[in-house]
Amino acid sequence: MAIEVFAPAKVNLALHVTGQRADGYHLLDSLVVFAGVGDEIRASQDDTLRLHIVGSEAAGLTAGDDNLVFRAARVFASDRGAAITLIKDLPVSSGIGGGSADAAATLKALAQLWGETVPTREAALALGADVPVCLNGPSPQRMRGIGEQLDPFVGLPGPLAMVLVNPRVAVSTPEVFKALSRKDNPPLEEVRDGFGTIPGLIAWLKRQRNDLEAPAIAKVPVIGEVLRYLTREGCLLARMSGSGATCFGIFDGQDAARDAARRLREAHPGWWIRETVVIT
Ligand SMILES: C[C@](O)(CO)[C@H](O)COP(=O)(O)OP(=O)(O)OC[C@H]1O[C@@H](n2ccc(N)nc2=O)[C@H](O)[C@@H]1O
Ligand SMILES: Nc1ncnc2c1ncn2[C@@H]1O[C@H](COP(=O)(O)OP(=O)(O)OP(=O)(O)O)[C@@H](O)[C@H]1O
Repeated sequence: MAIEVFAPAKVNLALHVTGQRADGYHLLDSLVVFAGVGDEIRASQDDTLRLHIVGSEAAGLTAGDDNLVFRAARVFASDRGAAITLIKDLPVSSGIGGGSADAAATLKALAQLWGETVPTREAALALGADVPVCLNGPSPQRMRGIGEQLDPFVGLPGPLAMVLVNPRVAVSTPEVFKALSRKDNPPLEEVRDGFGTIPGLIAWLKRQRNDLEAPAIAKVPVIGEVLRYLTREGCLLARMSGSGATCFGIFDGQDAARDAARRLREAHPGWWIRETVVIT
């Protein structure tokens, strides 16, 4: 029997870079949520470990030894096998944590398949800074440290209708961090009595930032164009996720999101565009 685990897209609703460690990694303060769109991992018993990649974005990566699915499988230090299928819908190197989501989903799927405990947060962090938050998901989380310090972010109002747009330019995460001029930005503003309503959340989000947005736009100017398109479509908030290039727009309801996504697809048939609802 195959184990199926959804690997939802990670979205940084706000991402503040608050410092830098001696080893070069950056300290973050981020509100992370997960979307209703993503990849999927299917795992079943087999003699050897095998990976097959299908789906709309399968052409973006190979099933080589360095695939995060294999790297996650090796965390178990097991000689058991599994036939794994990765259904890839998230563009590679796009700021919505596709590889991290796949790694976390593989850890969960193989733990279930092999009857083992899910590996620790430390083991997940060794696979990538975004893997612990994906392993803890899909509920909203405040992520600090370099990605290992996680707290539940309760009281996020919903349903939050969102459009995700990637202009099909891969962005290198280390290069964007390197281009960031100021590394000691203020943390997220503390939330005192919850947000109450979606307008309350939007007002708070507008006072927060993605500190990686400006350096990413400087390297990949089309990100600015994506944000302008989303804004022109009347979203409540448009912002880049992670190190880009994917941007999100939060819309006033699912109908508005669907209409905006349709018009964006007409204007830019080559872009990756998904309408979704945030998992709360
Ligand atoms: C920017 C975010 O997407 C926000 O959620 C993540 O922090 C990135 O997480 P990720 O892609 O899993 O990152 P990793 O694969 O661990 O690291 C890629 C590279 O990004 C940089 N990096 C990443 C995370 C972090 N907190 N500080 C960093 O400086 C480092 O140069 C690192 O070599
Ligand atoms: N299963 C996988 N899916 C996506 N990328 C993978 C996978 N395995 C390895 N990689 C490699 O990981 C790197 C980052 O890919 P990913 O799609 O996770 O980036 P991202 O969306 O920018 O992530 P983040 O938002 O966490 O920075 C790429 O160089 C890619 O080749």
